[in-house]
Amino acid sequence: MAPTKRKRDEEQKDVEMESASSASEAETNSDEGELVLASEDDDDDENEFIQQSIAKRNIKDGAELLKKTSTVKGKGKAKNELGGGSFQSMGLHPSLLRALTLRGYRTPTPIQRSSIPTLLSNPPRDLVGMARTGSGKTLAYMIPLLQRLGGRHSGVYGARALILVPSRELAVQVLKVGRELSRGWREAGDQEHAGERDESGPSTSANALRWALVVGGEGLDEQFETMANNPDVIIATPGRLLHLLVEMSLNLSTIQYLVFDEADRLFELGFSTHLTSILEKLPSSRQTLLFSATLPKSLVEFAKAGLREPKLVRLDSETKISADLRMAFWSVREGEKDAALLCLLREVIGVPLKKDLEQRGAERDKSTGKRAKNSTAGAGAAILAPHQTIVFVSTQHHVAYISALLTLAGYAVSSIHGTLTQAARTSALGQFLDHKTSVLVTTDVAARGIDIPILENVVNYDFPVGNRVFVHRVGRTARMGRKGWAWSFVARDEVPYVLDLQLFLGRPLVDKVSSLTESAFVDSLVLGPFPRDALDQEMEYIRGLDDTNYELTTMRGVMQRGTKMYNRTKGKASPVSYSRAKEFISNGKWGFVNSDAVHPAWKLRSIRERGTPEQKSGSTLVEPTKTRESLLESLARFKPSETVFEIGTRGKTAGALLMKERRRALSKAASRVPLPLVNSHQAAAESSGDEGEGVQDVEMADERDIESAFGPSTTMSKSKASKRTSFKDEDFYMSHYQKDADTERGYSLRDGASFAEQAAQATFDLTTDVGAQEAARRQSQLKWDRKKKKFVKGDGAGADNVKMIKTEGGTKLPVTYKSGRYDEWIKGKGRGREIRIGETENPSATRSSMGGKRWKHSKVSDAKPLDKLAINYERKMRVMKKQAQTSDAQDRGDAKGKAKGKPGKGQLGGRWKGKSSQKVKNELKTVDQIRKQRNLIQRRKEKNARASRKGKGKR
Ligand SMILES: Nc1ncnc2c1ncn2[C@@H]1O[C@H](COP(=O)(O)OP(=O)(O)OP(=O)(O)O)[C@@H](O)[C@H]1O
Repeated sequence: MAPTKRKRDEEQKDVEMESASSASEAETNSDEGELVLASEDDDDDENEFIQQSIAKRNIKDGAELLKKTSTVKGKGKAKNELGGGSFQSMGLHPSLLRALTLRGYRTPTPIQRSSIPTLLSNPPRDLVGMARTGSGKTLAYMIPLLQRLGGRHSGVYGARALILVPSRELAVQVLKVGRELSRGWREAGDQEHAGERDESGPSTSANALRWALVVGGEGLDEQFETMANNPDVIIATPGRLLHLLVEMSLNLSTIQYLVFDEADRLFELGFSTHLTSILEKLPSSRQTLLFSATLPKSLVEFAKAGLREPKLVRLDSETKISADLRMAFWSVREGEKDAALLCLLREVIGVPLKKDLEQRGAERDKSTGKRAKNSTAGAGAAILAPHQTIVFVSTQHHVAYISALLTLAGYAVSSIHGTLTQAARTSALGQFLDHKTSVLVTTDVAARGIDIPILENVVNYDFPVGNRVFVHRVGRTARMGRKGWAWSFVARDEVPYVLDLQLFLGRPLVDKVSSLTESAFVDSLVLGPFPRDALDQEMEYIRGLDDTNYELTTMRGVMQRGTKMYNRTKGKASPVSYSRAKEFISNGKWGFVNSDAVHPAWKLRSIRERGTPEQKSGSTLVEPTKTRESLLESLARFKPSETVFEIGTRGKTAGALLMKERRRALSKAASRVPLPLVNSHQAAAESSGDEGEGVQDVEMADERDIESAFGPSTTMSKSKASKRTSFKDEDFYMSHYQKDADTERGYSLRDGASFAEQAAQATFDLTTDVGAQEAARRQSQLKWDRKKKKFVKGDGAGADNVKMIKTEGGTKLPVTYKSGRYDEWIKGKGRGREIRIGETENPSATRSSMGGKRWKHSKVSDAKPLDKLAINYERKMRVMKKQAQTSDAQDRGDAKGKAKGKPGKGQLGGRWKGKSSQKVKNELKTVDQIRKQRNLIQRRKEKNARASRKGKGKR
């Protein structure tokens, strides 16, 4: 096919793809529909480019640049900042450009460069955007959103944009980014010059874009208020939005711009009920965007989002994780993970203790003469930055135990899990971001999207289930061109997940590195143990803590039981990884005793701290350690020559005699038949003398492994492929396997399992901090399905064809359930009726027109005089007199009460909202009232002498 024709054909494709956009490529290949394949060189360029552009974020410089560009027009503009492919060349509103520059965003990152022009094209185009964690995806959809909405509030009722995110923390973060950028927006023609005005607020608050944050954990009343205030952009988590949709009968038909941030997480089965119900309410003419760092190529899984001819912008699909990320995998026994964590924090990362932080903070305060509010805050980012650590665990019980342990060990700790209140979650994250704490222990609620600019360490205490989760967890570090470390503990049961990850990343799993430099931990997955003595010391330390802190032991017990339940219900690795893991473990490649007995990262730290390897090898301390290690190794390899039947019996019992007989028979058979080579691969390696030379691979993602797992067309390098003596010519052979099958499988929402399995396990894929026991019970429970007329298995959602949602309290309710709280709220506010979409706001009635204050009636006018000729004139006069007397007495009483210092308002006999409290109608009916009402209904029924219609009149 001629290249031009092929290009045309591709342009006509429904889904367009754009891969690899190094700076120059993005400029030249910005034509939609062009399929560009990423080479390794491109990836390097791209990484460099991301780093450079992100490192340029400097707010001070931004303000200066803005001043310069506004005074010296067109002169001295840096190519990337003002030339092609820059924000300036995207036709953005001057206010938006100004906000970007002021906040230090000078050069668009590749994902922004590829997405923004498409999103702003006319007619609007749907888009699916995938780029590595920390590559600037939030701005990639926020900039077009602000441009499309004109950055100003619309006076017509109805929200225009909806951003759906999977977690509350992420929602708050997105809101912050949006608010920052829309601040100070002014119409063209407004006469202020850039840099002249204070950025603290928009030009007029009435015109400022209104944002609504609709997340669980916040009070419903506040959210009713926010929604009634006619927001332009709604940032929401699906559960709470659906709740409001039903409760307020919200009309979302005005939404023009819909964003799914962390789309793959949103579309996992846990949220599907919510999303389907929300999507039903959105207009089909909307522009839909999906963004995430881990998206499969296949859009089938997102078909439910209702995308129309979307453009697929997929960057970094080859690199997956940041090139600045160093990784270390530690083989640890499940029961020793807590000791291993202490060892890691103390010996490898070197996290300062709380008291050290306080001391350093105090020293700093002394030298600067200022006093920080918080004692640890004084230490500041500079001291904490290289040591701040997020620890990811699997359940909320782990969070409780690990936090308690680390606090007892003297660290400043914050913790987050799903069942904490929103206020507690926000405060914990805030403390960590402000460098008041050095360790954040969390479940996967903080795994996605949270931007902590200078975080350097991520610890996977429990190995993540699924490659996507790994990518997101480790994506919290090595952002914005900074270096970062991901430390992962690998228990015996977790080896299959590591082998899955190895195939997904296409990097070898090794136990040695060629050179002890940090970069050696980038290209390979290095697995090794902690030194035994260091672990033993920590175990001893924890035992000491146990003696004085009983609750720690209890918490550990709860955590261990939780782990058991969690393991039973968590997702599975691919079947082939289980068989590989078996072989891997039996070959002694996992465990605390192996050839070298210590992880290279441990040595790396020792070198950093104590000197070069040469200096170290001269030390006399090395010898005893070696002797100890070889002793431990021989102990581990020890196999007793007797069976349990023979121990101590000296061959006299029947069992011992039988064993003797069996052994004799077996040795005869063994001598007749030469034993086959158990592992030909290993034998070949041994005979060729490979072992011990240079880098020794524990387990390579070699051709054979990969083929056995995913077919022949995966991550083989070209040189290897050319050496093959296969009949297949790689250029022409069409495999029935997808080329990047392992990657796609890793990104797939169904990772590692069949659809049915995944469906059964979906609740546990990420939201693992929900009580595992409860969920397991729900899974196995049988429910009667009225329509199918039989018992069905499952947690109730979908049974009887009733869609269920989870409320704040965790109870499941039908999607259509309306509690009536909104109606009550409307009544309480004295609003006549609900707001109707499409109506124009009454400027005098809006909150913002009063500068944010609510307008209240304060005028009091006399009632009309009574008509003397009216029939009930006498009676009315009597009542009025009586009322006047009581209120006079009331006022006197009030004055007395106040004089004595008693508050009169809201009290019995006092005044409430300007009325005598006796006149406030009690909304609760008394027993007599209810009885009276029932009797009345009964009498009416009897009078009519006919049966009531079904359901009516029942109380
Ligand atoms: N054009 C830019 N120039 C400089 N810095 C930028 C630019 N765009 C984004 N950033 C910064 O990069 C950091 C990461 O951005 P963001 O949180 O949007 O990444 P992300 O791709 O959404 O990550 P994740 O997948 O983890 O959610 C932020 O601190 C942001 O301020």
